[in-house]
Amino acid sequence: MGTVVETPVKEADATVTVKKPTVVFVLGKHFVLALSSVFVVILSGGPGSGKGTQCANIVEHFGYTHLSAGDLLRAEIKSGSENGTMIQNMIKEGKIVPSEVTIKLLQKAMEESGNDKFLIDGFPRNEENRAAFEAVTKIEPEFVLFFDCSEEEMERRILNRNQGREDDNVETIRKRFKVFLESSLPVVQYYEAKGKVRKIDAAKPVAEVFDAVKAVFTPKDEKAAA
Ligand SMILES: Nc1ncnc2c1ncn2[C@@H]1O[C@H](COP(=O)(O)OP(=O)(O)O)[C@@H](O)[C@H]1O
Ligand SMILES: Nc1ccn([C@@H]2O[C@H](COP(=O)(O)OP(=O)(O)O)[C@@H](O)[C@H]2O)c(=O)n1
Repeated sequence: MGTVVETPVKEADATVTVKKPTVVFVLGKHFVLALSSVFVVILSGGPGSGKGTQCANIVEHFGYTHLSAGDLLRAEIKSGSENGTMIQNMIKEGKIVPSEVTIKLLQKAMEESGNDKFLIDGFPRNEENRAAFEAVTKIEPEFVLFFDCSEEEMERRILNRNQGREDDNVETIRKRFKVFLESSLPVVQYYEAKGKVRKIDAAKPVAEVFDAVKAVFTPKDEKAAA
């Protein structure tokens, strides 16, 4: 479903036209254009490692749109969608929802945002998520921010989170840790092999974690000038 758009490009004094391939894919009844040209950063890390907390800081400082796969799935349950019960059962068990469902929600949110810079938080969660997302959207993340934190600290944080989440109980937390180790870490290793992982010590206080995050997002020339 590829198409070609003609994009005028100013080169020296002459205006030339280049043919630029643009990916078009169908999402429900909508046509989604050129998602392959967006700038995507992935946030990975265990449950409770502080991804959502730091996303709020990054959005405020760097103008990204935050897309939390978990939040999108929870909103889908609330909306009364036909997939709602299936999603709810998977989340209660700490299991990973089929990629097709999550990718549609991410695509829709990207399209509706009007932005071209995205923080994708909590996705891809397994190899199926990663491969399906890349196949459908043709998006390669610029880099992956990996939040490194001990299970002990993550469990403590989740049990204090108080957001009324059905999966924030000891039994489900343990299942989520297991899924993280077995399914999500291999995705981080995949990106590591491509030199795309930026590891952050997420066990530190929020402000210190954000200092480390900022250093990753700040261009090298700005760091040198500071
Ligand atoms: N660096 C930190 N130190 C202590 N508590 C934190 C830190 N970062 C986040 N938290 C708290 O821990 C809980 C989990 O953080 P959250 O951002 O929801 O994690 P995640 O999105 O990775 O599941 C929240 O209650 C949050 O306020
Ligand atoms: N890509 C994703 C992300 C989340 N989820 C589901 O949503 C749950 C909560 O994810 P989340 O990212 O909001 O939770 P935390 O890891 O931030 O605590 C996961 O345990 C999965 O059941 C999923 O199925 N697929």
